[in-house]
Amino acid sequence: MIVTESLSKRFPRVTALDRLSVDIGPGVTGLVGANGAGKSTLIKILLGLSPATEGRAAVLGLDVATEGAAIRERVGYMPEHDCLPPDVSATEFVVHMARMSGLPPTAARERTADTLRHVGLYEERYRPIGGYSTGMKQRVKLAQALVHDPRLVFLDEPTNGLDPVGRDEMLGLIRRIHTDFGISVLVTSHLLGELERTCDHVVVVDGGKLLRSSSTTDFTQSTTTLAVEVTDSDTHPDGTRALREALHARGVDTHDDGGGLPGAGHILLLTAQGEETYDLVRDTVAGLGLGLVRMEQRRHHISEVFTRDEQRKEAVGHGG
Ligand SMILES: Nc1ncnc2c1ncn2[C@@H]1O[C@H](COP(=O)(O)OP(=O)(O)OP(=O)(O)O)[C@@H](O)[C@H]1O
Repeated sequence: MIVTESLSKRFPRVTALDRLSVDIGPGVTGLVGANGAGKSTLIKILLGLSPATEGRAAVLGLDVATEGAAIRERVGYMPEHDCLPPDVSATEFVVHMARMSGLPPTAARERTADTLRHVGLYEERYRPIGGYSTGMKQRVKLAQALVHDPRLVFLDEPTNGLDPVGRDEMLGLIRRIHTDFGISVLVTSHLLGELERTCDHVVVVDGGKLLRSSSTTDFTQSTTTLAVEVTDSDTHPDGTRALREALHARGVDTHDDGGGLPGAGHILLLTAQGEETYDLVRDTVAGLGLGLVRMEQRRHHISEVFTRDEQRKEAVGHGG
């Protein structure tokens, strides 16, 4: 679906993409990277909207440098930022976008009704977009990307600004774009955790470079972080500390969750090596006489993956 070869994009002060080579097949693919990693830049190059400084890329077999218009006919695009006119209704806007894509008037109206229903906008679709919630606006942006029945869609941070329920609904919709309509999806996010659940394949970029490209199953297996929370007890007034020391004595390193979430200081994070780690933690907690509040696989923030990859690279470097 998408192939890039040593693709680079340099701005005067920053290299947004640095010799990126990646091959993305059909299905739902997540493009993950911290803010500024180069995700939006890659999408713009793939749509033929911005020229690469070096290297080559093809989308659906079409060259991004010379066949941008043909690519945009076949690919839908949901941009990251708010780009909707406030004074028109979702129906008017999406019909307009369908007409812009070359659909005749009747087909444009029919496709608009179908697509808005598919993304979950019903009677609201006749009201001006200016009064919509963020979630409804994201749905309109998604609908305009799908209305011309593309083979592939690029969704740039579609869950931005949504609350947890809105995120889950959006992720469900994205999955169904592929399962119900056979449309392939490239979706960006700075949160690996949410893409793990939605994508078949994940591509991680950092500083414009490819950090990893692998199937989601490979990815999650190699990045299993456990979050453990325990109670205090009379014997151990600081239960977390007691557990940290006991685990350390058994050769398991932990670190505190610095995520800034309420109560985050009381959560210990550690890397699970398999079932044995779960057993070891459970037995250690029981041995200390503490209560186990939770032990769960943690959603990963992308920075953890970067850290782990850097550590692995260093380890490989030292070994060789
Ligand atoms: N037109 C531009 N001129 C100069 N620098 C740019 C331009 N567009 C992007 N950049 C820079 O290139 C880098 C990559 O930006 P890009 O928008 O692709 O990142 P991103 O991964 O999509 O992050 P975000 O989600 O925050 O948009 C950033 O350092 C950004 O400041």
